[in-house]
Amino acid sequence: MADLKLSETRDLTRIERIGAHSHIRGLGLDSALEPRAVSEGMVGQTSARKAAGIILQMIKEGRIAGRAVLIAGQPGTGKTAIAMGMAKSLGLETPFAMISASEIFSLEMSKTEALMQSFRKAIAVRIKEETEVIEGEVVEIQIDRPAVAGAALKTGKLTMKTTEMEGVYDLGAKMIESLGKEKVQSGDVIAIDKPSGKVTKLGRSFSRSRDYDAIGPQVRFVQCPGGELQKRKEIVHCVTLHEIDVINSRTQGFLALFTGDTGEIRAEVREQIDTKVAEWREEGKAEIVPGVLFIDEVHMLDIECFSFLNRALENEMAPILAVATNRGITTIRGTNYKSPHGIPIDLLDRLLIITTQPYTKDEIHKILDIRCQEEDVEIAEEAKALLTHIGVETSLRYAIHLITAAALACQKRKGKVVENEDITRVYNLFLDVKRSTQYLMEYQEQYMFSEASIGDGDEDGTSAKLS
Ligand SMILES: Nc1ncnc2c1ncn2[C@@H]1O[C@H](COP(=O)(O)OP(=O)(O)OP(=O)(O)O)[C@@H](O)[C@H]1O
Repeated sequence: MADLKLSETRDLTRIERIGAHSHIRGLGLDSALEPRAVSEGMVGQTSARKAAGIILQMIKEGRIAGRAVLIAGQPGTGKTAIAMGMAKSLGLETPFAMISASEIFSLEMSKTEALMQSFRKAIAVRIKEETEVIEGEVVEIQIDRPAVAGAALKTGKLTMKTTEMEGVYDLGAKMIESLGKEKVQSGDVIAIDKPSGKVTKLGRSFSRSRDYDAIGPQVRFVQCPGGELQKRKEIVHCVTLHEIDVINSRTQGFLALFTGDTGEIRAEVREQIDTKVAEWREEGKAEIVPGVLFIDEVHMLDIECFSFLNRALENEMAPILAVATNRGITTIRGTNYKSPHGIPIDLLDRLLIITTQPYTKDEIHKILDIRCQEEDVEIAEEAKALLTHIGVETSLRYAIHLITAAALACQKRKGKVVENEDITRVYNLFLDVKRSTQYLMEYQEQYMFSEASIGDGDEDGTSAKLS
C-alpha cells in the first residue's frame, strides 16, 4: 500500500433519480443569496431556498464539515428538489452523494458499511502531482508511410515550437494514434503528458486565426506558449475516498466502481488509506474537500444507523450531512419510542432544520409550466389551468405525472397541442391517491387480507365507475 492507486473515474450513481428533477439547475439565488421568485427551474419555497443557500455558502467556505441539516416538509413540497439544487450549485469538484435511506438495507453488506461507503463518496481528496509535459504549438506532423501497406508500424516526426524555441520529436505508433484521435494539426497548441503520452488539445494558436474562412464556434484561440518546450507542471486530480477505497481493496478492483458491486471494504484498507491521505496532507500534496451526503426518506433508518451517524459526524473528515423526511411524529425504527420525524432527539438536536411549505396555486401553475417545457410538451393555456386545478385538488406530483400521459393521449388522436380532453382522458384513466382510497373503501372486501369486516358487496369490483 506504499503507493495508493488513484483513478479519475467519476461516480456513476450520481445521475440516479435525476429524471423527476431534471429541470432544476440550481437554487435560483442571486449573488446576495436572495432567492429569485422563479430561477434555475426553481419556483417559490423562498425561505427554504434561502436557508439552503446559506448552508451552501458555508460548505463552499469549508466551514461546517461534520454538520447536518434536516429538510422537513409535507410530501411533494420540493425537499429533494432543493437538495438537487444544492448539488447543482456546488459544481463538479465538490462531491454530492445521494441515497434513499432504504437503499442501505441489503444482504450484501451491513447497514453501517453501506452508510460508511456513502459517507466516503461524499469526501473528495484533491491531489496535486508534478509531471513532465511538452507544451507548444504544432509546426508540423510528418508521418512516414511504410513501403508495403501494413508491413511495419507507423513512425513519424512531430515539430513543435514555443515563442522561444523549436524542437523535433520522434513519433511511435501509439503517439501517432493519440494525435489522430485528438485531430491534432499544425497550428494547434497541445500538451503531451510525458509519462502517459496523453495528448490534450489546448486550442488553436492566435497566429493561425486568419488561416481559415470558416472556423467553428467551438474553436478556442490561445497564445503560443513561451519558454522551454518541456516543463514541469502541477496536475490536480480529484477523487473521492470511496473511489480510493475500492481501487485499493484487493478483492474488488476498480471495475467494481462501474458495477456498484463493491462488497464490504475491510477496515484495515480504510485505515491505511486514511493514514496515507493524512501523510499527503502533511506534505502539502493533498487537501480534503468535504462534500454533501444527502439521505432522502431518513425516517427509514433505524436506531443503529442513527447512532452510527451521530458518531460519524464527529470524524474530522466528515462531510455535510443533509437529510429529508415527510414524516411527523412517528416511531424510531428498531425501537418502540416515538420522536419527531422518527429521528432520535440527540441526533435531531445536532441538525439545522429547514422546513418546506405547501405551494400556492400560482406556484403549482409555474412548476407545471416548467415541467411541460422540460418534457417538450406543448399544452394549451386552458389545459394548463385544468392541470393546475388538478394539482391543487390532488397533488403536485400527480399533476406532473399527467403531463407525459396527456401528451401521449394527444399524440394518439394525432393532435399537436395538449387540450382539456387529453387531460380529462388521463385523469379518468389514472387514479390519484384520494380517488384510489375512495375506490378501495368501496370495494375493499374483494381484496385479499382486507382488514375491514366483510359485508354485502358487489361481486364484480371491476364494474366501478371511475369518472
Ligand atoms: N420549488 C420547486 N420548483 C420547481 N420544481 C419543484 C419545486 N418543488 C418541487 N418541484 C418538483 O415537484 C416534484 C416533487 O417534488 P420533490 O420530489 O422534491 O418533493 P419532496 O418534498 O421530496 O417529496 P417527498 O416527501 O414525497 O419525497 C419534483 O419533480 C420536483 O422537481
